[in-house]
Amino acid sequence: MKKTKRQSASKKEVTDPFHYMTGFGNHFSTEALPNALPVGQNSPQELSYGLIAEQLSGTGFTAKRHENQRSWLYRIHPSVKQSPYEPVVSEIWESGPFSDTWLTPERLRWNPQPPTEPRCDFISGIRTVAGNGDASMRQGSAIHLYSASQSMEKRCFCNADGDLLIIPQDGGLSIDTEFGRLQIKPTEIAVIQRGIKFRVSLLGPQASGYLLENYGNPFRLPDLGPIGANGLANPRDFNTPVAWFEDSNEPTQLLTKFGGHFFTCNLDHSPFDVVAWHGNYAPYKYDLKTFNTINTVSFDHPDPSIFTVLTSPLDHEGLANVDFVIFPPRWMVAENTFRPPWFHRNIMSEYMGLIEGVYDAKPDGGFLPGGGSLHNCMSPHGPDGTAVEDATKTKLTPQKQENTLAFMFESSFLYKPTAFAINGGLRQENYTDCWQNISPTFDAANTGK
Ligand SMILES: O=C(O)Cc1cc(O)ccc1O
Ligand SMILES: [Fe+2]
Repeated sequence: MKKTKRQSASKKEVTDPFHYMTGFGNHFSTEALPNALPVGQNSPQELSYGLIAEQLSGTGFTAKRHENQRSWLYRIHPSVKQSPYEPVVSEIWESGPFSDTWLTPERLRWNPQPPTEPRCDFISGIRTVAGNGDASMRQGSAIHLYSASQSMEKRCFCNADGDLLIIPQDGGLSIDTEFGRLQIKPTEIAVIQRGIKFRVSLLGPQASGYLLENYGNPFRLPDLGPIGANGLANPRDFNTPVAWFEDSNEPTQLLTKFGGHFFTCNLDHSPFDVVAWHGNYAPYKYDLKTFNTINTVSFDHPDPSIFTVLTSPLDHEGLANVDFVIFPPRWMVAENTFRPPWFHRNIMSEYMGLIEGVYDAKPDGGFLPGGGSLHNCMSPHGPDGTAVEDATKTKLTPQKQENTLAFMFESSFLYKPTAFAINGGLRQENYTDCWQNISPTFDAANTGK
């Protein structure tokens, strides 16, 4: 049988030791011991193996049926068994409301992070770049970078403020959660929802990448409109871990972020003691290589909404709290077209990152894997001088845009950069020079074709 690209993408999964259930937003049922799940009800008087039932609600009880998200966890120890919360002072990971101090319409770009400082784990190595909204009001999002050289040991984390979208750029992560274990490598992403306890181990000596913290409505797949029933990120390519548990009395520290503040408490057992669970509120992973990219086969460059992987919608239809959009490898076949992203000014604010390769709007070498850029509401941006030069002259044969994987967080709200973003040493002060060599080609005597 002829081997297709799609087959080799799924073959890659064989290197991932964990087991997953496929589908987006499914009502899953999974048990690590036979018959651990109660049958026909959620909370019988007695559960098999002496387990304890606990509900985790990701939406309000009365949310519309198609939006309602909750899971039932059957665990060894109830989550209530923890010491009192103690506040922790941490200036590192910032949350909304963000200060106006550094707010600017200026176009900003950053170099990749230098190699990780020693002794940083996934949580202690998080640095906030920008954000909007308010964690305590469940609106907006925060953009962070992570960089770790150590696995989380004897401690785990729980974020009451939002869902975490993890985008590895360098190195793989193994993530243990209350719902099971998942592994992600660059080109894959994971979503760990609000309230889910997790700990991250590194698959190599170090790992770094991007983190989008979504305070708002949960991520969902975008509507497909006239595209039809298939395309973009297909539900069956999402993977949710099967139940897995540790029965351990090893003391564990639980760090919680709540309303932008950090609190710690102690457990006399492993928090990963869920023997079985069922429901539709559960972490998942997705390989961006399985994205079914749709592009023009005639002319003009489509709006980037065609590349939306996940959206956190606002309650007003058509507007996003934040969208997660990718620019994957794809065929460029448009005729009589300036093929790279066009010059534009957008009401939405755009943060971009690069997972691998070169981004077609920025071939001049300034936008690097692991780097980032911010083009806030209405700030003019677009292809750099090199892209303009190449794209206006190139012969328009069909070309495969390879060696590229950029992404964008696009929000209805202004992104406020942090002091770290502005003064932390990564910002490229000469970023806007990339457009200054674009000379006018206007000629009043040139009437075109
Ligand atoms: O590079 C950007 O600014 C992102 C972007 C890409 C694209 O293909 C069209 C519009 C757009 O904002
Ligand atoms: Fe843009």
